[in-house]
Amino acid sequence: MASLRLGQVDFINCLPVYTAINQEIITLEAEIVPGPPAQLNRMFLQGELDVTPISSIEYARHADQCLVLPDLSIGADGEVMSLLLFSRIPVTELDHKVIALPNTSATTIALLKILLEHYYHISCDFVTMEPDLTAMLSRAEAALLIGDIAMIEQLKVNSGYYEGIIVTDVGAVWKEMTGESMVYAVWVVKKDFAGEHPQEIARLASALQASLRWGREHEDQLIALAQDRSPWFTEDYLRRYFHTITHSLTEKDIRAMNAFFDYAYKTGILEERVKIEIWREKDGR
Ligand SMILES: C=C(O[C@@H]1C=C(C(=O)O)C=C[C@H]1O)C(=O)O
Repeated sequence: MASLRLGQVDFINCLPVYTAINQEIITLEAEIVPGPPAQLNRMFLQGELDVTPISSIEYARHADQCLVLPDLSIGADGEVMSLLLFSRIPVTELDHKVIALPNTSATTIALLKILLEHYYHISCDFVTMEPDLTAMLSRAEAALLIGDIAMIEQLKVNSGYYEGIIVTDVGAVWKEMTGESMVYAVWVVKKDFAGEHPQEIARLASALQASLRWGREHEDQLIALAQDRSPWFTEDYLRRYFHTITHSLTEKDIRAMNAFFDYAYKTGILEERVKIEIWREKDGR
């Protein structure tokens, strides 16, 4: 077959998973396609990617067609540092106000809506925009950001670059409400594709694991790569981030994902309950 098309979230949260593959320390015959989550979601669902990290809420909407690769996710147990709501007033005072949502996200938008309803008990209006804090806050009382830009804007707020902006970490609020960790993205393959290309998927799954093992052992190199992306990223801050963001998919993470899907169902974000199915090497044999 032609080389496998593999998505990569183009945020530093994926550096631990992809750096060894991208630097050819781990060999993998694949075309790597970087992009923001919403674009990867769209490309995968349209058949333009064979395997990709997909926003977990988008996986839930298409779970019947997909298998989740084992032992891999983008998650956090509470504070996540890169999924942030920026507001001019406390979140509790946002009732009937407008929140700007980034066109790059899916899971975090669903999570925010769940928290507004079930934790804050408020009802807001939404506008979807490019992830640009100044433009968003010129049209709305609050703005959600994900990924590197969320982190950079948080660091700017901390440095006094903006005045009067409150930053709320949505992962921390979810943990406070449910006691659970959170899985924001999982790596998926279509069932049909996995059935037709079992060896390729086995090779890819083990290359991703080997690459992640390398990443975990080479934090300094990940930090150096992340620092190339923004002068706002200090070494200490990045070290804290790489200890905050998780890439596991344990039983506990799956329970957390089910809790998130249950809330999404109760909130009307999902139309059906979800049965999570994990790809296993034996499935492909
Ligand atoms: C932790 C993050 O998790 C992510 C959030 C996603 C979403 O909101 O749909 C999807 C993939 C991840 O990149 C982040 O973007 O910083």
